[in-house]
Amino acid sequence: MRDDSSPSSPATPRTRIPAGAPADSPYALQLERGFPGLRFEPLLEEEFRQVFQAESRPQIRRNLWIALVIVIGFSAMTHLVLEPVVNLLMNKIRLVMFAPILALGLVLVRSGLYQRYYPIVCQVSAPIFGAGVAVLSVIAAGHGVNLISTVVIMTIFIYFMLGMLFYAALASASLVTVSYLFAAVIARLDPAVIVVDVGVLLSANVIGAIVCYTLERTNRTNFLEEQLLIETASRDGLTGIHNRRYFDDHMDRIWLQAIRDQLPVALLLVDIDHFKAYNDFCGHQAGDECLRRVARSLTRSARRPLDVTARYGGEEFAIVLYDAGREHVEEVAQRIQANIQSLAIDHPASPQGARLTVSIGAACVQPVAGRSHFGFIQLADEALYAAKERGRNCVVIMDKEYEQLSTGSFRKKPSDRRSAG
Ligand SMILES: Nc1nc2c(ncn2[C@@H]2O[C@H](COP(=O)(O)OP(=O)(O)OP(=O)(O)O)[C@@H](O)[C@H]2O)c(=O)[nH]1
Repeated sequence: MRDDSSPSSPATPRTRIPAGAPADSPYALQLERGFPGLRFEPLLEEEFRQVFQAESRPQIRRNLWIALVIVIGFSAMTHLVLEPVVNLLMNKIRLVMFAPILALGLVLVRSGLYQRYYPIVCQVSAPIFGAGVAVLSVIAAGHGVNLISTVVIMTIFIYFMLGMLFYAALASASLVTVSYLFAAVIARLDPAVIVVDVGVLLSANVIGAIVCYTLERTNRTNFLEEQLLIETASRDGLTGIHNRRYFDDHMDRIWLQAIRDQLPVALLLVDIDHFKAYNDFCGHQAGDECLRRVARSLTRSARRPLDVTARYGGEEFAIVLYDAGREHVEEVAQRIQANIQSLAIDHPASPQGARLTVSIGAACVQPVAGRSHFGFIQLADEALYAAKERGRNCVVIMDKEYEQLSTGSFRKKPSDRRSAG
């Protein structure tokens, strides 16, 4: 946990890290380190981009419709002010360049491919669309109509309306300015007009880039702070491992995932033996330290990517293992006991020996649709109760009993219990 007593923290509140936030949280570390280049460390960057993109989706969809209305509006306007032959040429460009890009954007933003492909498609198509706008503006300028405002609108659109991150927007909008310059020189527009127009576009780029950078910084800070708050709320204040709330949410998710993937899940409930006696003899502070050490040891015992260790309540811990058969559960349970033993915590008040021990009850099942995880948790609890009944410092694993288990008939059938320890 974060040490708020550090002398520099109250005087220099550079970041808004909540009290009690886990010090090892990647969000807290990134907030402390800062991100002047608008880039997080790789895993966080990936997460931020996904969240940002998902959150921008409704606005992007709305903005693409707005783009369509603007394109139609300007077509109507040029239809009124330009000769038909010039307008026909412009309409061809609109049809070939704008219509497919807008249609692609609108389809993509609605489809399941959005999350994966939108940034790439946008990065490629935004400058092409912008170049089209620049070419139209140059054609119109050749016929005495100044449409540089459309290129400015396009520049602003790229910075703020397409859900692009700063560097992508900067590159795309700069390409639009370069396209305009290129088209204007080829079309031999009046140099004075070119200079003024490019000046206008560069100003739009500077303003757009500054505001876009500031917005992205704010977005990134908000993201880190929100994730940190969520993480803080899901950690146990004493031990720093996941808390009961996180365990409940995780169990909901993993149960459904296991049904979909048709894979077994296991739950190990680990309870410290005679902890009341330990507390009474050694004091509550020593009890707290003991809980911390046991929690650290448990997280070291189950380290596969989807393994979750949580404080289930008091001196009881829960470990959820995904895709774990009985053999793996036995292996993890033995590792837990060996690791606890190697902690060598003195327990002078234990009726069983001089060292602290744990009892483990485990359930190992293949989740099926139509059955909730409550029975699964009950089975692990039954197994833990059986381990305590067997004299503690042992492991009881239940799996087949799941078939006969009826939720609510807790501890009614001790004869059904099978020991593995
Ligand atoms: N120090 C400390 N003690 C806690 C905490 N939470 C629960 N406890 C203590 O854990 C003890 C649990 O006692 P019991 O439920 O009787 O279990 P036990 O003594 O371990 O007995 P068995 O589980 O049957 O072996 C109680 O004395 C609680 O006060 C905590 O956060 N800190």
